[in-house]
Amino acid sequence: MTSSESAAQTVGQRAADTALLVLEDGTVIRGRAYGARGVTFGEIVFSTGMTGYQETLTDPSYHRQIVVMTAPHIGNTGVNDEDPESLKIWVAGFVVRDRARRASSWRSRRELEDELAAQGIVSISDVDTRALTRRLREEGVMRAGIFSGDALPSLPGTHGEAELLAQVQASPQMAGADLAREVSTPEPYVVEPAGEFAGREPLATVVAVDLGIKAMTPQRLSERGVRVHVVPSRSTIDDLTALNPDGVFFSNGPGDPEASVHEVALLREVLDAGLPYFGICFGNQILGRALGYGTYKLRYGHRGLNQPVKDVTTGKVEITSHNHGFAVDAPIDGESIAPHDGGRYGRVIVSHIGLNDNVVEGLQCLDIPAFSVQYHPEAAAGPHDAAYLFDRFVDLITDDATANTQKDAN
Ligand SMILES: NC(=O)CC[C@H](N)C(=O)O
Repeated sequence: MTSSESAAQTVGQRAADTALLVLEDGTVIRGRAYGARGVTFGEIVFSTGMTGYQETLTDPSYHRQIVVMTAPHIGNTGVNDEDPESLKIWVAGFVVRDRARRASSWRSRRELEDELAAQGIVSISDVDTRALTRRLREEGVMRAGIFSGDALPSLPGTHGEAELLAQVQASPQMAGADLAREVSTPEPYVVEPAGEFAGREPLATVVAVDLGIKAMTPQRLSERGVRVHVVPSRSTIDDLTALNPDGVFFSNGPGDPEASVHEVALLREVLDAGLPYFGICFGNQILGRALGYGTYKLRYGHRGLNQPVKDVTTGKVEITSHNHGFAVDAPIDGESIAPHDGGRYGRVIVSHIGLNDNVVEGLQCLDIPAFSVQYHPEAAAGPHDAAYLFDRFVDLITDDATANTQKDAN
């Protein structure tokens, strides 16, 4: 090979390796193709978690979102078989600063880049993720597209970019998206008591409605002696009561809670049946809506592992794991009467408040056995400060429900 041939090849390889990240506001960022080549669209959001990229990638709540990691070096510990939160990667695309050149961990089975490619996740590296995050923080999250390989524009320069921007601007919005059904399990399954409770009679039975459930959630209940029936999001109240549950749980999940008409109606039937209820994240927003409060879209949301939250019932501050772009609109000072149907569900307090921005992070009903949090006590990834919430739920479904609601309220 002559030196000019090898130079041409290097240039060709470099060109073939280009990826473009195009934001809805017209920003175009050039980086290197990472993972699969092609095109993807989604709402671009940032996560500040310094660890846990595998849990992030496999969290079904990220369905239709392109995730930017603010941690600058991604892939260092490769991909293992223990940390996934579901059976596949759900993010629509992945944006990183530096990709690890080689994974190093005793648990690693594969390189992250190979995994992204194998699962068809179009991604981009060598992006100034600090500048990008600042832009999203100021302007708010927006639609974006990642383009590489054959999806790069046929025309050079700004003409080509305009073509890509038009595609981004034609892609679906997150506001109004009803997505739980796209990620929910098609069939019910059971998670039996585990750990010290393995093989024993369950202390209680919970039906968990899967709106995009993370694997760690039923596990946190099963390790407390609970049998968990995980059921599809489209289940009816009869499907739930047929399992004779002591309590009902609604999981985290993707999309806009305002579009979750079926889930809100189902939860009202659960509350009307007097079944104790616990919800996480999407499950908090569904409770908020079932009680008659509104939900709204945050400018850039909360995604990361070190968000301070105050439990107003104990005064304690917890450091918690978050992933939400919407929030419940309920009064944060003192009790209010749940607005739905003339106050039929009684009094409610906002039990948890985000200390960065006073966003509602938890709801506690005072007259019915129902509570929920907007953040992630299952902590995968993240700190375990909020694990007590699973104990509260198990107490609620194993003791006298009314006594417990009163106890939590005091
Ligand atoms: N993790 C979740 O359950 C997210 C809930 C909802 N999709 C939001 O973005 O706010």
